Amino acid sequence: MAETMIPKATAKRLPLYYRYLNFLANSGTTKISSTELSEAVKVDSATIRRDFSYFGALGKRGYGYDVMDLLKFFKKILNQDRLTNVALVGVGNLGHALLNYNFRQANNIRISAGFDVNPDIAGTIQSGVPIYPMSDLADQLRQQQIEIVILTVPTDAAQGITDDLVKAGIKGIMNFTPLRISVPGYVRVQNVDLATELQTLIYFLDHYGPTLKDTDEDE
Ligand SMILES: NC(=O)c1ccc[n+]([C@@H]2O[C@H](COP(=O)([O-])OP(=O)(O)OC[C@H]3O[C@@H](n4cnc5c(N)ncnc54)[C@H](O)[C@@H]3O)[C@@H](O)[C@H]2O)c1
Repeated sequence: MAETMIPKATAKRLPLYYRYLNFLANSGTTKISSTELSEAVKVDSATIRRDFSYFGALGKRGYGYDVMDLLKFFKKILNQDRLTNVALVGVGNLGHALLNYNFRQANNIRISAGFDVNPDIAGTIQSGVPIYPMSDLADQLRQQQIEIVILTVPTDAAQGITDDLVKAGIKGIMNFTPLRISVPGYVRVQNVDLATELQTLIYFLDHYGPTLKDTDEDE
């Protein structure tokens, strides 16, 4: 079946819904209205209804949403019904912090391998994750069937490593470096930049004050 193309802003909210639905299911809640969901996740109910509408009718008017149905649905959509192994390249300050965090809240994603050029780090285990030398990159990615890499290397090394990752068959890169890396069209890049996020926050506070919600709604 063809996948529905959903807006990026909707895609970004899916993990938020999923996390809250998990919480509800664990606390024994079986039903929730869009208003209650809206208050809990701080997304207005019209946006929630529109987000959900991309996936067909998931709730009945006047009845609300069945928590287990929604949870099952989002689990599948977000691939949370299987474990996703990701790799991390560049085990420095930021890399260590990410290894240490290792997505504990999202129990179906885990960094299962790290890579670094530094011989003092390669061959060690950091926060329970084995760190390999760069010469093992392609082999390990293939053996562990890893398709997603987190890139936390210095800027000048970013493009060269990206090219190696593409050759090794990687499909997605979460790029923490400030460089806008070039990849072929079949590889997806998600850039993460805390400075930009902070600047955006400051901009919205300066221009609209603290109460505006859903600023990325129509991205
Ligand atoms: N996106 C953000 O918000 C954000 C925040 C902080 C840092 N950063 C960026 O993240 C990157 C890492 O920052 P950091 O503070 O952890 O740096 P760092 O110097 O502490 O760590 C970099 C690591 O990469 C390794 N490395 C260097 N060249 C390599 C190569 N060719 N192959 C493999 N590994 C290599 C080094 O040995 C080191 O362990 C930088 O590009 C930095 O600008 C981004």
